[in-house]
Amino acid sequence: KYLKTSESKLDAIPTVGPNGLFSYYWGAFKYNLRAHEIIQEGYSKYKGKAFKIANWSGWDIIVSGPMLIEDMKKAPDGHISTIGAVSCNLKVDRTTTYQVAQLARSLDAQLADIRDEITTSFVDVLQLKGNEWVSIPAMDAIHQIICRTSNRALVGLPLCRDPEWIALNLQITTDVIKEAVATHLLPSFMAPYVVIPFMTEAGSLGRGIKILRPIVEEHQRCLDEYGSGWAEKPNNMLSWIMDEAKGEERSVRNLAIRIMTINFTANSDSSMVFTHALFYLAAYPQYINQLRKEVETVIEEDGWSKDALARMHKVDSFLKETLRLECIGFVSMLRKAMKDFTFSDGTVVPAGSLISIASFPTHLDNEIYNNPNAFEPFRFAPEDGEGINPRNQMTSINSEYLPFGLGRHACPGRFFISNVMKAMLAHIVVTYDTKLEDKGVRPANVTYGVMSSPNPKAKVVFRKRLP
Ligand code: HEM
Repeated sequence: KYLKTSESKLDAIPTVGPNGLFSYYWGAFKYNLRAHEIIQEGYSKYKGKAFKIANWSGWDIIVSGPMLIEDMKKAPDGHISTIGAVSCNLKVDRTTTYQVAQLARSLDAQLADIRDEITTSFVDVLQLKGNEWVSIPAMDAIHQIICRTSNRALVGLPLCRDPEWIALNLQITTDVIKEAVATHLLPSFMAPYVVIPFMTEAGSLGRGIKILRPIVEEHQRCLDEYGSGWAEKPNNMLSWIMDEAKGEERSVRNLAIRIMTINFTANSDSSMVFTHALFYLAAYPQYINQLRKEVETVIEEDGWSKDALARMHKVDSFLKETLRLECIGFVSMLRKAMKDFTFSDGTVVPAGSLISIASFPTHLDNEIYNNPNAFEPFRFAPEDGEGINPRNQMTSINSEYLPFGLGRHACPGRFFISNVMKAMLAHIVVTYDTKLEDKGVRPANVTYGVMSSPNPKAKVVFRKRLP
C-alpha cells in the first residue's frame, strides 16, 4: 500500500527520459552518461517546477526556481536531510561545520602564514628554472598547493610540508572521488562490492593516526602543563579543536578522523575550482594585464592583508565567474526526504526520495545572466564600481548563484577558501606567465554522472615573469 501511494505521488511529477518498467534502467544508464543534457532538458521544460529522472537507486527529483529553492532552504533537517552528500566514508557533523567557519574568523591572524605557504609551495611544486617555459600537470600541481596551504591553517608547520601527510590527504580525495564515481555510475546493489572503505585503522585512518600521534601527544602535554594559553601555542585548527575537545573527542583516533574529514572537504572542490580558474587564465591571456594592474596597485597600498584581498574585485569576479560556469556538480543541495515533503506549489515528494536543485542550468539561464555561456571574467566587477557591492562577491549566494549551496548547510568554508583562492590567483598573475599546452584550447571537462571535473591530465605551461 505504501509503495502504491508513493508511486502515485511520483507519477504526479513529470519525467524526463524513459518511464517504463524496463526502459527505466536504460534511462538510468543514459542519465549517467549524459547527465548535463538531460538535466538541462528538464530545466527547459519544467523551469520553476519539479521533474524526475531515472537513476540506479531510484528517481532523482530535481527542482528549480526561487520558490522551490526557498522551500528546500527553509526545510528542517529532520524533514529533508543532507545524508551522504560528502561520502559514505566521511561524514561532516555540526561541530566540523562550526570549526570550519572559525577558519575565516581567524584569517587575519593566519594570512601571513597562508601567503608564505602559497609562495613556497608554488616554488616547490612548479620547480621552474631561470625563465624557461615548463609544462605542469595542472590539477596535480594545484591539488598539492591547495592541500599544503589549507594544512598550514589546519595543522601548521612542519606537518603541512610533511610529504607523507600531504600524500595521505591527496590520496583520500582520490579515494572519495573513486567511491563517488562507483556509487553514481553503478547500480546500487553493485556499489558495496566496489566501494572499499578506506577510513579504517588498516587503511588511511591508521596512517593518519600514526602521523598525528606525536603532535597531538606533545600538544596535550603542554595543555596539561601550562593550561590553554601558553606563549608558543600554535594558532591552527587542530589546536582549537583540542582546546574544546572533551572525553573521547581527545583521542588521537577521533582527532585524526576530524582533521582528515576537514582536509577532504577543504581540498577536493577547491582544487577542481582553482584548476578551472587556471585553465581560464591560460586560455584567455587578454585579461591578465587588468588582473596584474589591480593586484599590483592594491598590494602597493595595503600589502598582502585581508583588506587588500577584499579590494581585489577583478580577482574575485574572475573566480566567481569560474564558479558560475564550472559547477563541480550539475545539481546542488542534494537531500533525502525523511518524510513526505510538500513544496509550496503543491508537489509532494515521497519519503525516501533524493531531491536536488538544478544549479548548473540556473547559472546558464539567459533570463538571469546576459550571454550566459560566455566566460566574462569581470561580469561581477564592472568598471562603474558596482563590484564594490558586497552582493557581487563570490561568497554572496542566492537562488541564482548556487556553487556553495544555500541555507543552513551552505558551504561554511567559502569565506576561508575565497581568500585563499584570491591570494593564489593574485600570486600567479604577478609572479608567472601562463599558457595552455594544446594550441591554447581550454581542455574539455571530464564528467561522471552528475559530477564534472577539470581535465585531470591537461597541462598548463608556466614561466617566471620577466621583470
Ligand atoms: C571552491 C571550493 C568549494 C566549493 C565549490 C564548495 C561547495 C560546497 C557545497 C556545494 C556544499 C553543500 C551545500 C549544501 O548541500 O547545501 C558544501 C558543504 C560544505 N563545505 Fe564546501 N565548498 C568548497 C570549499 C570548502 C572548504 C575549503 C571547506 C573547509 C575548509 C569546506 C567545508 C564544507 C563543509 C564542512 C560543508 C558541509 C556543510 C553542512 O553540511 O552543513 N568547503 N561545500
